[in-house]
Amino acid sequence: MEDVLSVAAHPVPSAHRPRSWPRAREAAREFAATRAHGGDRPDAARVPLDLALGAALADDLVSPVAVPACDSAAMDGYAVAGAGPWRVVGRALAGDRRAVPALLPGQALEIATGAAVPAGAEAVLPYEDAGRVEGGTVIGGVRPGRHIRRRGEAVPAGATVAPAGAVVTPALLGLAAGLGHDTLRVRRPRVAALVTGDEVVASGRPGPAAVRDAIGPVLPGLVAWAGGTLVTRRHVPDGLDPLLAALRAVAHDPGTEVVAVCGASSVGPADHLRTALAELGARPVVDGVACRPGHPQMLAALTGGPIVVGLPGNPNAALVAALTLLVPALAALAGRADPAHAGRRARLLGDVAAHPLDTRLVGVRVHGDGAAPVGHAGSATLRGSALADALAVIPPRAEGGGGSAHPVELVELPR
Ligand SMILES: Nc1nc2c(c(=O)[nH]1)N[C@H]1C(S)=C(S)[C@@H](COP(=O)(O)OP(=O)(O)OC[C@H]3O[C@@H](n4cnc5c(N)ncnc54)[C@H](O)[C@@H]3O)O[C@H]1N2
Ligand code: MOO
Repeated sequence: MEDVLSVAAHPVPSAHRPRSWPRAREAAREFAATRAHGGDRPDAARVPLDLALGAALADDLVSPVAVPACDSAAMDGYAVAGAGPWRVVGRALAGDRRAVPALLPGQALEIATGAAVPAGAEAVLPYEDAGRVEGGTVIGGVRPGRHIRRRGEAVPAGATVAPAGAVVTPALLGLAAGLGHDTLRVRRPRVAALVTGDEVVASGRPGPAAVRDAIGPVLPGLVAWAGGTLVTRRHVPDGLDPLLAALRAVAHDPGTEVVAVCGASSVGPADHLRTALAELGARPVVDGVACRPGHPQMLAALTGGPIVVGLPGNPNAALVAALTLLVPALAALAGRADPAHAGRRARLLGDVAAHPLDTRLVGVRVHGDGAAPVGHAGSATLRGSALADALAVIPPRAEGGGGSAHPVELVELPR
């Protein structure tokens, strides 16, 4: 805590107009996208499949092989050549490496799903459709080509099966493995968090002089959901020098692409973020956003260093700011879609007063095409957001926000 009796003047912000909320999140995304395409960012990492889950593909996923690798049976039954009845000449199972001689007209090969279909076979006759005749002969009706998976039918060799930027889901991992990949090159931007404030403690019950850190615990999951990875979370005491030292230290790690600073974003005597960034020569990109909560949030870039996102100290304001600036920036760096702004809309099922000039973001539960406000939308508590499915975007009154006549945009919450 700084000496309450020292009344040294601290910088009072100039009366600048904050960005509108929609413009702010676009600016964050656009700025990060220009970095994503710049040449001097950390390399994407090549990782074993198990470690790629949730990351974004750095390259198009291309198949080095044809799948299936050869014409193969899609059903258990008989591969048949020519018109029936067919004499059964042998049996083939999936994975058989023995060379199977070509079938001659009137011959059949008992075959398992996935086994290679021999040359000469025109179709596979499933067991269910086959009649057995004495002396190892089968009969039945077939159409040419039926129940044969042709080589490369699912995936031709050289085909692109997923674009760079696709999120590695469990299904995508299975697809990649099925094509013979053991590793993938993925992007997962590294994020460092600096949690400021002498009063902020990392464990135990809060009291009159201690505030339990409620933002730090939000960040690992939120960052991972946006496609990044939180690599450090450091507590920084109040004061310009500790903040400068902490920013210099994280900026020194060339792998860190984003720094989230929690607190110190406002104009109080212990709020040094803007001064520190000015001292480091950072370029401001977004300096304040016309939204409630979250208006002191900011995004700046250190020359040759990471993007710095300033999250207000009030926890719900920090969450809103993270969804406005941090998530769009991270998603752009990862080259993937922004999970917070998916374009979902709903009709408000209750009255929410619009702010005269700022966009409001309020927690809602979504039922079908309706969204019911959950309350507790203030900046100092996560009580509303913790119970909400999404945040409803209430445009400023000056822009017609506040009625329930029109569906409103929803911002997704990290899960
Ligand atoms: N004169 C003005 N004062 C304030 C303004 C303003 O425009 N003019 N804006 C208010 C708004 S809005 C917000 S939000 C806060 C932002 O404050 P800071 O980012 O500078 O954060 P602090 O001052 O450090 O803390 C504010 C509040 O939040 C608590 N806090 C801080 N960190 C955490 C944490 N990790 N977990 C839980 N709670 C935290 C802190 O104890 C304070 O109570 O500024 C307003 N003031
Ligand atoms: O960012 Mo503050 O939380 O708008 O009240």
